[in-house]
Amino acid sequence: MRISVIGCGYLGAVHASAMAELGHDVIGIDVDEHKIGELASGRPPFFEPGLPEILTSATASGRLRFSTDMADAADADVHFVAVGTPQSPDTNAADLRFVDAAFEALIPHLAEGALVVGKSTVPVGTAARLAARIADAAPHATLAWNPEFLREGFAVKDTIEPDRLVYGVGDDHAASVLDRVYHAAIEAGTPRIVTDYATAELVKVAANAFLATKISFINAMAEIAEVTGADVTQLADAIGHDARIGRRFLNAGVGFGGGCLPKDIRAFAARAEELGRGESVGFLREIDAINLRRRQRVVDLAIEALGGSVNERKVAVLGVSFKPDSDDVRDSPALDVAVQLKGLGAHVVATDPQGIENARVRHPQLEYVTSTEDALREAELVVLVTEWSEYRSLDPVATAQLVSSTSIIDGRNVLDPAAWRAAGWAYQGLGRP
Ligand SMILES: NC(=O)C1=CN([C@@H]2O[C@H](COP(=O)(O)OP(=O)(O)OC[C@H]3O[C@@H](n4cnc5c(N)ncnc54)[C@H](O)[C@@H]3O)[C@@H](O)[C@H]2O)C=CC1
Ligand SMILES: O=C(O)[C@H]1O[C@H](OP(=O)(O)OP(=O)(O)OC[C@H]2O[C@@H](n3ccc(=O)[nH]c3=O)[C@H](O)[C@@H]2O)[C@H](O)[C@@H](O)[C@@H]1O
Repeated sequence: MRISVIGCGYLGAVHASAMAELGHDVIGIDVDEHKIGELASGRPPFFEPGLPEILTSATASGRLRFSTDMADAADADVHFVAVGTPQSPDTNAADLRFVDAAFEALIPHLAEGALVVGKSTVPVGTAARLAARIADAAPHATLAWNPEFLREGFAVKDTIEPDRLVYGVGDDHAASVLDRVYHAAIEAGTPRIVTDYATAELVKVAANAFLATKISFINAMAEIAEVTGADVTQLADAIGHDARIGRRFLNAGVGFGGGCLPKDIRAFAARAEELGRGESVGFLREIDAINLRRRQRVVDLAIEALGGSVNERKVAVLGVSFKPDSDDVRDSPALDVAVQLKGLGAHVVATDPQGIENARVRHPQLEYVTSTEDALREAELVVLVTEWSEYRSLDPVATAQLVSSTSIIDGRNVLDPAAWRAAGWAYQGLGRP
């Protein structure tokens, strides 16, 4: 099929490349000329495992092209809209200006029978509003909403082998077109839920709200564990054996961040307020508050570990991206901790295998080094805040040779406390003795 993907960021660039990998003829459109230039040359503008390979093969085959000109999307049968929906600074609601601009730019180019498919995460009610706009301005086209559930770091696999497909549609035809787009996944038996617009929009924010709730739940248990001497990692293992609960997303630590969970729960709460049902998801504010308290807890532990003040003390911060295998620093707990420590006068040296460039743009005041060894050298405190595999596998004995004081805060509970203590370290996890 001929497909356009409008918005080529973390979601859209992967979606466009994966659709081409599946054999479709794809054009990616973005307003960012630099990004389009990079993508057209086969270079991903961000780090995502597996993306370089499929981007290179698809651009070389001619099945994947990129443009900043919406007119180049005019002959597509299906247009995916994957532009950003960031948090509005004042209200916490989703800022829909990019979605609206993309639709307005696309509408004049819609061919007879074209299907427009919303992928961006939007407040419930948006699709119905945009469907009405299309019915008015381009009645020969139709709208579907097909939320995306990919995780950064696994985005290629999640797109090619999704665990479910959700179609919010106004008619059966839209569903059959989407079945053709996703024929490989459908043939592989991927569950598919065909529903109305409002349910599809809500599925997306409900899924992220549930995941955020699961993380904040275990972090709340970590807070209780901290004052009782209990071990939250063992607690998670024990309750996780109950199949109704499950062990995944029960890793206590510095909490969730990124371009989605934090903004999506805030936008959901804001939308519920607009709908007069703020109390129904009022707990999401508590989920957010628990999450942000974890960042503060790491900062407080750092102050404690350094005897009451971090001022002018060298702190090695391991990790700036919001999770491993990603260079994304949007609302990163790791970067937030680094910035707070710097604000308190610490000499922060931050490192990350992929996130430094993005972090430097946002927080040029921090000192960044590319080598873990350089970050650790002469550090008076080590703070592990993003669990990249190279930090998880640090050898406590060798690491002790580099630092000036053997004190570590394991903000992701990924190190073996016994091994680190045996090597002479003052080890502090989050909610584990
Ligand atoms: N990043 C992720 O893992 C996932 C993101 N989502 C949702 O997907 C949407 C996009 O997220 P990201 O890709 O992370 O954001 P992003 O900020 O990385 O990418 C958005 C892209 O849209 C482009 N854009 C803005 N206005 C445009 C316009 N009028 N025409 C064409 N392009 C335009 C921007 O230049 C940018 O490249 C958001 O709603 C997000 O919540 C959903 C699932 C996963
Ligand atoms: O809407 C989105 O954009 C996406 O948001 C999340 O994906 P992502 O943000 O890429 O990453 P996650 O793996 O969900 O991790 C989010 C944050 O939670 C943290 N986390 C995760 C799991 C856990 O047990 N504990 C924990 O603190 C991670 O460190 C990270 O900061 C969802 O998992 C995706 O399904 C969804 O499509």
